[in-house]
Amino acid sequence: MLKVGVIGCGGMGRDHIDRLTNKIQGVEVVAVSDPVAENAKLGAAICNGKIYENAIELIEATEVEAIFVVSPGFAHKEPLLKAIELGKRVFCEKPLATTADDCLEIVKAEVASGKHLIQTGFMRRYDRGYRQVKAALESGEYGEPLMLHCTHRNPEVGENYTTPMAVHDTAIHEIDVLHWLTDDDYESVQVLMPRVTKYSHAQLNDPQIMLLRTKKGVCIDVEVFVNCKFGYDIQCEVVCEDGSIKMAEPAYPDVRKDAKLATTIDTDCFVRFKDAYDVEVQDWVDQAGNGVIAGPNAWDGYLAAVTADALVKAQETGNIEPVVTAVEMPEFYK
Ligand SMILES: NC(=O)C1=CN([C@@H]2O[C@H](COP(=O)(O)OP(=O)(O)OC[C@H]3O[C@@H](n4cnc5c(N)ncnc54)[C@H](O)[C@@H]3O)[C@@H](O)[C@H]2O)C=CC1
Ligand SMILES: O=C1[C@@H](O)[C@H](O)[C@@H](O)[C@H](O)[C@H]1O
Repeated sequence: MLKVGVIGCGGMGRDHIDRLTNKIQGVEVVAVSDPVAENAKLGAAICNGKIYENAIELIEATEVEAIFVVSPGFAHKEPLLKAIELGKRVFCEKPLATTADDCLEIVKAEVASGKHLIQTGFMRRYDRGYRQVKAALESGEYGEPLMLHCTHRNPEVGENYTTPMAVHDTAIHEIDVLHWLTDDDYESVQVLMPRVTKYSHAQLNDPQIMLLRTKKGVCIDVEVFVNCKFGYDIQCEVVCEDGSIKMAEPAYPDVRKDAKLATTIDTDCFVRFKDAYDVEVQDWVDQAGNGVIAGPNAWDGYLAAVTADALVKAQETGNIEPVVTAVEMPEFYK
């Protein structure tokens, strides 16, 4: 049994504690930590774990063998560096950290430790729909990808959600999954700002259209619309030389009533990606004994952050901005 400590017991933290406690095999949550005592209590109640007031104390606790970091992105770096120092395996929710510089510091610390310790929570790589699209692309039957049309729509966000968060918090998923899907790297990005919805607020330009160009010349458009009102709607179509592959929608029955034909659209990521989170976390646990990170690693977290920083710059300038890493991918990750 892998003994895990969870840092951050908010919405996603409690979702993961429940998953680790009630669904995933070979793991138990023995400790939790959250600066908001009420959240720590709610988290501990799910798993019967010990509450630590401080995240660092939790990481240092001898009974804690591995760590889940589910605090807000700005608070990820410190626990990650401590876990690396102590050689403890980590599952870190996205983003790895909020700036490329911080991510690089984490990458360098992991490389220096000589151990593969960190998985970044880009769960879409484990989603059945994206995996089907990747398998179709890899079959070669459709030729090379040329264009991708994607949407990332949330029903609504709070007043604390700002324009850059459309990148760091939301499009960060597309940034990771689309480069994995196309097996390509980003060259440049641009952001178009359409008319703002009446449901937005002063700190948020919503919707946004993010354009990414890969090194092989694939052009990607991602509509990020976080107050779309009608549901949680994730779409991805890859247009190739010999055909087009559109990701399957989650399957719900078609219902006929009152002269109308309807189906269900999910309303949040916890439902839309439930299976992906389960598969992702089981994989992280299963690989623990092998000392391997089979999913997205710290380098993937860094690459995503570099691209995110370029997109945030593009939001401000309106220009096409280059995506440039400060270092080449270390041998350690090849
Ligand atoms: N993969 C995915 O689809 C999703 C990932 N996330 C990620 O999960 C993480 C947490 O997000 P949510 O649970 O939605 O946020 P939240 O705001 O609901 O919860 C965050 C929790 O962390 C606690 N916290 C704040 N500072 C802390 C610190 N320094 N150390 C420990 N805990 C601290 C807060 O008190 C709160 O209980 C973020 O990194 C977010 O991006 C969130 C939702 C979906
Ligand atoms: O990661 C997530 C949230 O943090 C983010 O706020 C949402 O926009 C994303 O759809 C969700 O997957």
